[in-house]
Amino acid sequence: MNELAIITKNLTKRFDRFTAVDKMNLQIPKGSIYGLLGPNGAGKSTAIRMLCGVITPTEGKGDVFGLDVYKESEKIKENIGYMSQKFSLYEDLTVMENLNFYANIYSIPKKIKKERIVDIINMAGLEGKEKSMTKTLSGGWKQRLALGCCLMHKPKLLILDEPTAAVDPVSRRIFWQIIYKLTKEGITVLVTTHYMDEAESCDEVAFLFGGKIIGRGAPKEIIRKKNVKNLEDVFISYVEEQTGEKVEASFNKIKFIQSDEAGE
Ligand SMILES: Nc1ncnc2c1ncn2[C@@H]1O[C@H](COP(=O)(O)OP(=O)(O)OP(=O)(O)O)[C@@H](O)[C@H]1O
Repeated sequence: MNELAIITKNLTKRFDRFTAVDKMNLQIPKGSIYGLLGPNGAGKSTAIRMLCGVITPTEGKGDVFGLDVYKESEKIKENIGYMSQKFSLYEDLTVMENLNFYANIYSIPKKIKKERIVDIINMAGLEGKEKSMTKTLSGGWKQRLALGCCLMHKPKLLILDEPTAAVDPVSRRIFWQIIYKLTKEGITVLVTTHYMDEAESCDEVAFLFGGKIIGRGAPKEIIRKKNVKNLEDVFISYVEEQTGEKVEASFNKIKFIQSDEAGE
């Protein structure tokens, strides 16, 4: 795992005078699961959009599988499978019809299309569901179908933007087992999540706060180093270090405690 899939150096995005991502440095090894964590508005989606070639950075460098985010964004897109919590599925089509639709979108050649769809059905555990109407599927099945659709073109990088927000715990576990299997086959996964158990499944995480990376590392290692219980506590500790203020524990809504409240 020493080859790098993504390298950024001081990658920055400003919207007018507002800096959404500030000098972001990343080195993401091929075949790893990398988590970008942070509260709402921290800059996660902006960072991902720059890496996908959807928006142009303001400054800094970005390289995805050796492709430059400024000059080769179209080629980068061909190498990416993107899945968000809002699954882009056609509810009035069956599972098979959705898979066929995506195979056509990605221009999978006719002679390998059938085989490719069978592979996806096996990978995502969708056997027996082929004729089901998508709208009748539970959140977990829809999620696996959406995953299958975004892997149709065999991307090298899978981006999961809060993938399991609408899914029950058992389905989340099955989903993550599939993701592990994919990384064993060499795919690199970049994930944003608010779920700490999910974040602890990453090989490495980076915490974004106010557009800046304020801490990073392998989850077990940083929990041990900070001598705390979980990644939420690690995050709070980083925010307190950064701001010099006491924080009330919440990953999604950072609330600073007034100094008199904090007993200082
Ligand atoms: N096109 C834009 N124009 C102006 N400001 C923007 C634009 N896109 C994002 N921002 C701002 O940049 C900041 C970071 O937004 P971003 O969506 O990247 O955060 P996030 O960490 O993904 O949050 P969430 O978890 O809510 O999706 C926010 O303050 C947002 O309002």
